Amino acid sequence: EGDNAEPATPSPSLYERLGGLMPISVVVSDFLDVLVVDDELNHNPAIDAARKRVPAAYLKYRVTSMVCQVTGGDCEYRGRAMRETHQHLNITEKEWDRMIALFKQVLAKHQVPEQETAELLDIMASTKADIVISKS
Ligand code: HEM
Repeated sequence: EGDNAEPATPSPSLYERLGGLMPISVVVSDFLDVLVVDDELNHNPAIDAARKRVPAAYLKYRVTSMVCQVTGGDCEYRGRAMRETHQHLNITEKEWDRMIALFKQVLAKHQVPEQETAELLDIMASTKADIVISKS
């Protein structure tokens, strides 16, 4: 064993550092509550039509199970892929930026620390290429 050996115990998962499923589900719920009524996003007719058709409670369940899974929690995301579920929405870069701004506000409101906020934003960013399709 040299100086570069892996530590015997892995650092707590992001899931654990966020406090587990209870706070994660509350943050996701608050985020979806501000997202689905946002005038700037609903100005896009495809987004507006989809949010009228798809219940917020369903999206909260899907997004919570996804965040739980990718942060290391004991959940399995069983929803559809991000490209498949977002390509018809014609989401622009500007709409993406708006969504990120709202997400940051919700994380700040819940006092999610800087490190955990950065990790959640990295996870979000990893989905961007599948979600932002429109060039205008
Ligand atoms: C501007 C950004 C986004 C907008 C406006 C948006 C909006 C929507 C809408 C309207 C739906 C329902 C689509 C339909 O069934 O017709 C949906 C589904 C979904 N979105 Fe997003 N979304 C955005 C970004 C994201 C991101 C970044 C994630 C996760 C990292 C995400 C996770 C999901 C999931 C898990 C579903 C459900 C998939 C399924 O039904 O199986 N979304 N989104």
